[in-house]
Amino acid sequence: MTAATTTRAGLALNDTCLNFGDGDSTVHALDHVTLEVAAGELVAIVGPSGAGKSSLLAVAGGLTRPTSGTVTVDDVDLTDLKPRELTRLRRERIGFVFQSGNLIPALTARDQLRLVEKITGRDGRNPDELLESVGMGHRADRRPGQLSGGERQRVGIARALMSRPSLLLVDEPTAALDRKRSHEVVELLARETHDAGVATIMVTHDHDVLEHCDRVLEMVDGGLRPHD
Ligand SMILES: Nc1ncnc2c1ncn2[C@@H]1O[C@H](COP(=O)(O)OP(=O)(O)OP(=O)(O)O)[C@@H](O)[C@H]1O
Repeated sequence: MTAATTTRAGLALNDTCLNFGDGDSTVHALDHVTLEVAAGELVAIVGPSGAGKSSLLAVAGGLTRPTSGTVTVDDVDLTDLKPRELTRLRRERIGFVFQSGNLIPALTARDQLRLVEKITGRDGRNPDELLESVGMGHRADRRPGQLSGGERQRVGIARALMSRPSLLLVDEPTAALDRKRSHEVVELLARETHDAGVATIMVTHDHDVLEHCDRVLEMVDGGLRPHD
């Protein structure tokens, strides 16, 4: 399963449901969600607390199995895979970026990226070139504690792109950033999404940065609809 032998078809959820609980107390975290995100497209998801945004990321990333429906990444249905196959697909094809960057405190920026190379054992991108492309070439030898919030987020994005993923799932990347840095980080995400041909979903409460996205959807009560 390598990028060279598969087409980059992006992400598709088809009539996907995720329920918690039983009977009267059932919560429909995802309620018949159908969504396609093409390779090279940045889609933002907005919506109130509890609407199902984190559930969508968890199901799209193969971290949570949906109750029904399908989830395909590059035309591979995650719901058909055995746990080991799913773990492998996640490692090779899916990148995650979290609020705080989630970096390992003891490692320099360069080593955070090298670690991905070691774990995946496949021919990913060059760590130094990638750090350069996210504007962090001059900070490659610094540890997370010596970086600003925006810089940490850039390293987190670079790390997620190391394995040339087909799908990038981004949770509130600007939550800890000021306005200027928020714009810079989402502009970077948009550029990398387009240049690397990755399908990207970004969950955000920050309406300021939506202008950089190709499409904006709103999640309400587990369902998706276009955002006005
Ligand atoms: N493990 C769980 N068990 C039971 N209910 C859950 C579980 N995880 C989420 N839920 C419920 O599913 C619904 C969707 O939650 P989710 O975390 O996806 O919302 P969200 O839009 O990400 O919210 P926020 O913006 O506050 O992070 C909520 O009603 C939540 O209470």
